[in-house]
Amino acid sequence: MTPHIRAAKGEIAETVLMPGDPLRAKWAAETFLESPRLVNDVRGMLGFTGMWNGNEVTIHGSGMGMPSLSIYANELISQYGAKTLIRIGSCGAMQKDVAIRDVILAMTASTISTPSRGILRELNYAPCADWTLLKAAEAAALAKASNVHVGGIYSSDVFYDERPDLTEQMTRHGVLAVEMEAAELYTLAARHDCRALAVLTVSDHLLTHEALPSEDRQSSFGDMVEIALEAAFA
Ligand SMILES: O=P(O)(O)O[C@H]1O[C@H](CO)[C@@H](O)[C@H]1O
Ligand SMILES: O=c1cc[nH]c(=O)[nH]1
Repeated sequence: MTPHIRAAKGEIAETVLMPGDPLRAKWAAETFLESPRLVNDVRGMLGFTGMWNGNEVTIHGSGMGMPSLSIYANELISQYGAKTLIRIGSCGAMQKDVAIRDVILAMTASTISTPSRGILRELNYAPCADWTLLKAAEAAALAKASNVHVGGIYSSDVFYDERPDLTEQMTRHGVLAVEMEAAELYTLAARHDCRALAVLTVSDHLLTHEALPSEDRQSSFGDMVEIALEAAFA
């Protein structure tokens, strides 16, 4: 047990999928895992462990934003021995050729600030995905004919951003989308010799202002879950 996870040792798998939304964790576990069992509900943050194709998997919410993800990822890695952590999240597109429901595999995650800033200080560290996971996820996405984009994303501390000038510069520099957790996940994984990847589905578009309803963000992103599972065990 940790302050935020009530699972006993051995109840968390080495492979953990992490959606921001705890109800997406429940939906994904009930939809894709065999015999999913609840292993955490402290503070309403749900975690389930079950089997996928003979492999043990945990699907555990991260909450929204890097400080929240950092708590769960740190505890999953250092107290439960998680080795492969794949974020399955929604994101807002920043490029014209990226559409709603497209899948994005985040090769890198730019950021202004993360919970690791205090350690990294003046270093403009470049958080990046694990190459083996990224390669396998791309192959899985292409086999599904998912409309997939591989490239850089932006991990923001705020959902309601008031820096249109910064968004403009990111669009200009090819950043595909914005979300709120990947940069810290990649940084923690590097620090602890783990593998990490963010597989994202576009839920809204910063240029066209299209947006999916909240129910779709909770439980309609099946391709991204399957891509993450296939990549984890490729
Ligand atoms: O859909 P999830 O995984 O929560 O991810 C995105 O959605 C939340 C904001 O609505 C942030 O957590 C952002 O990263
Ligand atoms: O962080 C996020 C997630 C989805 N859409 C956004 O615009 N931002």
